[in-house]
Amino acid sequence: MAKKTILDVDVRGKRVLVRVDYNVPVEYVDGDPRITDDTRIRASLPTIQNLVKRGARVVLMSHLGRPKGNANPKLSLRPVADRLSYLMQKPVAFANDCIGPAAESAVMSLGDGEVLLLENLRFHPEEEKNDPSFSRQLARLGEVYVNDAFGTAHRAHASTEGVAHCIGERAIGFLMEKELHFLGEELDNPVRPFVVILGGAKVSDKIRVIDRLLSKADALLIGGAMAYTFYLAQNKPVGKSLVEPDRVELARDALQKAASRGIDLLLPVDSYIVQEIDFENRQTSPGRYTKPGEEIPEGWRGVDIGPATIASMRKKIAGARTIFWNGPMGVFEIRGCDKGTFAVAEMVAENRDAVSIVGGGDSVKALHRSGLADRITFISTGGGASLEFLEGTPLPGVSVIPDKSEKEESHKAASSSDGPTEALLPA
Ligand SMILES: Nc1ncnc2c1ncn2[C@@H]1O[C@H](COP(=O)(O)OP(=O)(O)O)[C@@H](O)[C@H]1O
Ligand SMILES: O=C(OP(=O)(O)O)[C@H](O)COP(=O)(O)O
Repeated sequence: MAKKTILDVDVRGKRVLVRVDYNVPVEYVDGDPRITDDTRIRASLPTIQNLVKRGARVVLMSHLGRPKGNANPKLSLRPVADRLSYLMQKPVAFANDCIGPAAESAVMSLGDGEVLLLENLRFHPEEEKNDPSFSRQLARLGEVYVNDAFGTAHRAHASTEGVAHCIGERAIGFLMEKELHFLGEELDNPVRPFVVILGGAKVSDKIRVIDRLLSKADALLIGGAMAYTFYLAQNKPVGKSLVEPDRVELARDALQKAASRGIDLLLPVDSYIVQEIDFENRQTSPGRYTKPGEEIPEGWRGVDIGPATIASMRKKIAGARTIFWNGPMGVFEIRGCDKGTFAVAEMVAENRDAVSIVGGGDSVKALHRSGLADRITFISTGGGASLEFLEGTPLPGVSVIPDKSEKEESHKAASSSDGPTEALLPA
């Protein structure tokens, strides 16, 4: 059932409290903050611009990093307010706290169509504890609650879950709507052939996703370290490759399911292998070569898929009409071990007839590095959230938003034993 969106709510002149995910990488160089990837800020623009155009007073809130309940100046959201202001070409006010007098007076000075960003929610330990009294303090800042933070929707925190119980009018934003559409509807009822490409480091993180996708996909292409746990499940030698011996049974299960359902499950037919890899200094030993066949020799480790594997994946990817890709095909951070990942990025981008969806922090990073991101139909802004959603786990930040058909709940907090939320007076 579709969730209520901001278009279903009258926002003119109202204080609209929007949870966004501005958990972006910030580096400090000579004391100056630099946002090295502003994808998540850009992704929030359609919602904010729509609210601004419709005369809402937009109050944005987010976390940044994991400050563990303490105020940490290096994790301040102030640089994000500056970047947002630059992207929107309009002033964005900033409040030094997300609750209390600083936040409340900043909110009260907002005019229609103006935007304010609150300081990092996680400077307060109550945020991650989903503390009801903290939620009520946040709720004082808005008459409408909007959740557009897909990347954090798998967390039941005060700003993603608790606060929603204290505000009558609730909706999702455009980013959340898009994420749910592509990762939900498009993958639930894919145009066929539906090809899933999975890689990355751990089977354990993704086994439930594999399981779910096995009931939908026509072909499953597996690369990355994950492939070698599947090798183990077939009793193939893996050398020193990264494997999870305690997940071999799960991999064996997945292989059996694929076979019984007639799903093509492709494992690497050759690998790029090295003797040693130094992750810290991003280099490999001089001993390295492409090893044909489905086995890794003793003392060597598979770090990328080889050219024959790329060729067999090419055929599948070119014929697909829906593609989902999660997880790099190799250690793409190190030159020489990145060919498989970039080849897959290119193949997915080249297929303009397919709906292509990419999720997962590292795969998205690789895609941006390849310069092909704008040729992908949809790139998810969620890592953990996209995996949980694909597993079929309900996301707390989505569950709290009513369906389009549901009547607005009356102020739940008014009947709460903790007492009502005292709303701020309109300006
Ligand atoms: N063969 C391999 N051996 C070791 N690490 C690998 C291998 N293939 C991929 N990786 C690593 O997997 C990591 C990404 O995995 P993961 O977190 O599952 O991806 P995503 O963030 O896209 O979901 C990368 O750091 C990459 O270096
Ligand atoms: O970046 C995030 O998650 P992700 O790295 O899994 O995409 C979200 O902002 C959630 O952050 P958290 O994992 O600290 O709760």
